[in-house]
Amino acid sequence: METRQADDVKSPEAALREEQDYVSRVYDRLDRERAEAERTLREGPASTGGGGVFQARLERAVATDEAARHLDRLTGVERGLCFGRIDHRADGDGRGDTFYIGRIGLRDEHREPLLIDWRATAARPFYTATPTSPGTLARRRHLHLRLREVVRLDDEVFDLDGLTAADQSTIVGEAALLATLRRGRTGRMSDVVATIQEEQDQVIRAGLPGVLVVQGGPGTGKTVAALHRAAYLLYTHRDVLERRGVLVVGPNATFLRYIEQVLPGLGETDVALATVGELFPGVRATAAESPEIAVLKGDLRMASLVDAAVRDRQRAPEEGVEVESDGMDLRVDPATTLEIRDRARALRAPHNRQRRLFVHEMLQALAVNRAEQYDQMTDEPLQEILDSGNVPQWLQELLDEAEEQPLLDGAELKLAKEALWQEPAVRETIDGLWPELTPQQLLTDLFGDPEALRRVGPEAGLSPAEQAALVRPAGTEWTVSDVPLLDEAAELLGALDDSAERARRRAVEREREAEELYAREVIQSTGIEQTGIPEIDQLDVRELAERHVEDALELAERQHDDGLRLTTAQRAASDREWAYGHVIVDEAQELSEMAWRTVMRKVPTRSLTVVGDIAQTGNPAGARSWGQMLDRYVSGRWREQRLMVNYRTPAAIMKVAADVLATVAPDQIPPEPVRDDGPPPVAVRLPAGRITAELPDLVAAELAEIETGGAGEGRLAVIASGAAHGAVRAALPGAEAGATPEALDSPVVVLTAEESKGLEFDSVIVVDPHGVLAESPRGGQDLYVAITRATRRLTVVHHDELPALLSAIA
Ligand SMILES: Nc1ncnc2c1ncn2[C@@H]1O[C@H](COP(=O)(O)OP(=O)(O)OP(=O)(O)O)[C@@H](O)[C@H]1O
Repeated sequence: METRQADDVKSPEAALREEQDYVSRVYDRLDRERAEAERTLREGPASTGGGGVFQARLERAVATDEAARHLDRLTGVERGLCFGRIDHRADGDGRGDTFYIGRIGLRDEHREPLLIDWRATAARPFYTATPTSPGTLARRRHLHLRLREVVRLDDEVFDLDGLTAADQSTIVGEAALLATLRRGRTGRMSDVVATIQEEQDQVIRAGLPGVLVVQGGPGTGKTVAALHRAAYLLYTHRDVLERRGVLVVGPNATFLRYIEQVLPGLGETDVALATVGELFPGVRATAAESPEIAVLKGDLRMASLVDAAVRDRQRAPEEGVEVESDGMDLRVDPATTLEIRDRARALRAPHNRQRRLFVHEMLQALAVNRAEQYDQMTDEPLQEILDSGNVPQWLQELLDEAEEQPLLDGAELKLAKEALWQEPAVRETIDGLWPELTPQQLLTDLFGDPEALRRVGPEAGLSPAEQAALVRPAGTEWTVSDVPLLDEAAELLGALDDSAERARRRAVEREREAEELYAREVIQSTGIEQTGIPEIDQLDVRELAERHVEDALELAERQHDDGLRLTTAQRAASDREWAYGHVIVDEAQELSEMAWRTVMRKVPTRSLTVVGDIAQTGNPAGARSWGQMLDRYVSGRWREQRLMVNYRTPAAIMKVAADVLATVAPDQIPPEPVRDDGPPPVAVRLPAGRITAELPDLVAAELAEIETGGAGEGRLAVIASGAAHGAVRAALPGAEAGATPEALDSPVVVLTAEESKGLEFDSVIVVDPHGVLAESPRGGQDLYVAITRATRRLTVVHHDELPALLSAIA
């Protein structure tokens, strides 16, 4: 913290120099902290000198992990480390507090704050002060850095008199926000930590519990605010969230790549990012279904269908069970078969666990049947004696005694069951009645078998046409719509027996934690780490402590060897049942009802940020309202915050977008653009067959415009209807096409409206607006999305009349 003096008047250059000195100090500090973290990683933590040999060894492993995380954090914040300064009003004696705001907090060698973390309470006025309610701020200053050099300052003065004469003389710059917005696009989202606006600040700092819906039109900063919220929540609730993790769900892999740099730049490296297609570990679905099937598979009736499909695999044949074993036909009668199945079903456990009971009881019934049959065979000569009526006394007594004994005692039964289980025919029969199933197997079998769909479909309320529509050959690639069904199936089926491996790993982890804790407690309670001198009466305790420390270290090493020392995000991503501390869903309007079930399972505490725009819903199975998706889980307990300002699209383009919005979602208010720069949008009419010939020149001209338009860098997207896609791709062979990882790095990319969701480009060329409109399942959302991707220039290429809702372009 600085305290300003009423110093001499300074020139703007002097102000720049002064800020440079300060910023250099901040970077020096960062370098020192990095060096320290690197040293800890290399050599282990510095000795505390307390003679705690056990403690030191134990803590080495923990400290090394912590140092690696810390180093990641320090590396991520290099760019624009310090971006702001706030000057509180000078009080009576001419002094006022100054704070420098940055991506992380740093203290100088005397532990005095050098840089305030943007998420700290002391940084809040930087984001909330406005000319009408500046609070105690006299000035907010933005520092623009190129690498480590301060190149420009932007001031907003709230109270000129609150500044010292020297500070008054150094007021400089243009509004930082507009300068940031005019920058060319790089293909990657940047953080906006230096220019967060008040309405966004409220989203970012809203409390952790409950469901917060952030509804806003295109370009209102929903995504960027949600990512800053993730960083803020991790900072404010680090104890809970670092352990449980934060998950960000986005619409596709390209989008996740587009945003992946934002959080590391804010000092957070351990957040899991996933698409809906990746929410089931082991499957990475990217393929989409036809709109009709997407609607059907997104429908809640699918939960009933999966449930019915699981129950369909738990059979009790009407004729009972018969299996050949050792030349003998073993039988379980229909009533017993039904009883065994129902008893297994009544167990409150998933299918694969219920199966254990089913297998045991079925083996038992077969074993008893075998014993009965043996009994009968050995009874045949006896029967003759009995039939003769001439039964000696001793035999009668033996028979009476045997009557009271079970056929097999416990040990015999166990052996008999084990022997039966080793027989392939028995195993096959039982597997056929109640198989052990993976979710993949269940769904592959179901969708590959029209007869099975006809059997279970009616239970889920599916019409014959819907049942038939779901049929597909085994081996078909998993689609994004399948993933919630796989998750649903996993819930009902439970883990296979390889879950033992996972359980072992969890147990190792728990054991290690318990050992660590115990060793620590012993060491602390005996005080041996202070003295380091083994005294006779402490010997037992010391040995005890030593043993536990050894155990803890051994476990830690084993864990390391097993690759268990993963980050929270990595561990969470590989565990389907992981319960996250907070989940952020972006482009949340696209999630189907079934996808919401999957998401909600991942966050049992219902601590969510739901970000989206109902007017942009492209998925026909997506949301028509937030209540439709959320009330089922948090009825009436979700709160909505609206973002109303568009930071992306200039006013002239938004005027066109507003017309489209009025048609597709008349109840939605278009966001207010802050940008008023850039040329008006243009319509180019080309005969249908001329696209291939003309488009390359058009693209080249646009590229030249955005490159010379001041920003240096720039990206262009051609967003085409499905019908025109082939021709456009053929016309632009050098461009990347589709939502691929390379798409973001290419100066020109060809996309569908769906693929462009969430992204932005300096220049957008929409080809075949009629086609885009016709293909949009909800009539125009896709066109609205396409138009609002532009940050500077919009061109619409059409071959017949321009659609009426784009008439503002003419
Ligand atoms: N406070 C801000 N300062 C600077 N730039 C901002 C700010 N808020 C948003 N932006 C910029 O505006 C653009 C749009 O933001 P973002 O992608 O988060 O919007 P969105 O609401 O998610 O849009 P869409 O619904 O179209 O996906 C981004 O380039 C973002 O960096």
